[in-house]
Amino acid sequence: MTADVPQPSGPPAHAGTRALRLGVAGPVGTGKSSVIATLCRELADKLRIGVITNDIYTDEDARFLRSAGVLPAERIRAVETGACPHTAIRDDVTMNLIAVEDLEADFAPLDLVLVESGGDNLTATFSPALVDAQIFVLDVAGGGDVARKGGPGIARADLLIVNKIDLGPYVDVDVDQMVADATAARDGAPVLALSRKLPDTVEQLCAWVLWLHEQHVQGQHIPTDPGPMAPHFHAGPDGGGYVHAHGQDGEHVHAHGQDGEHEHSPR
Ligand SMILES: Nc1nc2c(ncn2[C@@H]2O[C@H](COP(=O)(O)OP(=O)(O)OP(=O)(O)O)[C@@H](O)[C@H]2O)c(=O)[nH]1
Repeated sequence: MTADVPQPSGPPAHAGTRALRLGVAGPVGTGKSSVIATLCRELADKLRIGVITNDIYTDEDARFLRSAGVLPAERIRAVETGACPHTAIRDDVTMNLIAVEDLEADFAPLDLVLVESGGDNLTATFSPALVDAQIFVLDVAGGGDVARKGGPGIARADLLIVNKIDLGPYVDVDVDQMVADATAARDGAPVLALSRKLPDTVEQLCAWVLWLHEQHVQGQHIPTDPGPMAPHFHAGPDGGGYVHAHGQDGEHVHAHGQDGEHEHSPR
């Protein structure tokens, strides 16, 4: 006889009791900080917002946001990951989780905490242990074919942004085609064509975040994991390196040239 194993059902236990944690990921320079600055500016009178930024060695993104004056400076905190950015948002989220919880405790109650990933490759995603939902940001200047290339963030983030659409004509990218390709890659999940210079697109971004926040408050948003990133190569200081793969449950495998493989279990 097998024992009845209780299955999780209904909304997450924290629904409505803490801030919505929303991750913003995407390749370098696609406009993650700008999206966050826009949200802080536009939603200032509707939501109490805090921001955590991630950079490898600096607090540059936090300084950019503070200088933009979109939030009281003390509500913007930097995590210096000291390693590849995806490690701190996916494999071991401890530094970020502590930063988010401290921020929420210091400025309680907050409605929304935005977590910006360091700029990374096309496949970096947040762990659902850190954020409730995630936005993945591409930009038209990165090339019209990027949306077709897929990957967990492009395919399954809660929202995919095709950013800087004002630049389409200057970089010979057909924005409508890029959005159509992105939509096809996402099985119906939302895609937003955005430019901070086009107010109607900014309004759509804000409307989506407000809708998500309402879902969170009502306990109707169930966080989903877009899935692990693809195996990738880490260069070592001596010119060597290793291949690094992330499993569905957080375990990861390093394959070192001479030494064979070893596995790390989830913490
Ligand atoms: N034309 C145009 N430029 C934009 C837009 N959004 C952002 N940019 C510019 O794109 C550049 C990169 O923007 P950031 O917001 O710093 O990008 P990021 O993804 O945070 O960059 P990293 O943190 O370095 O990965 C900056 O020069 C922005 O001014 C937009 O909608 N249109």
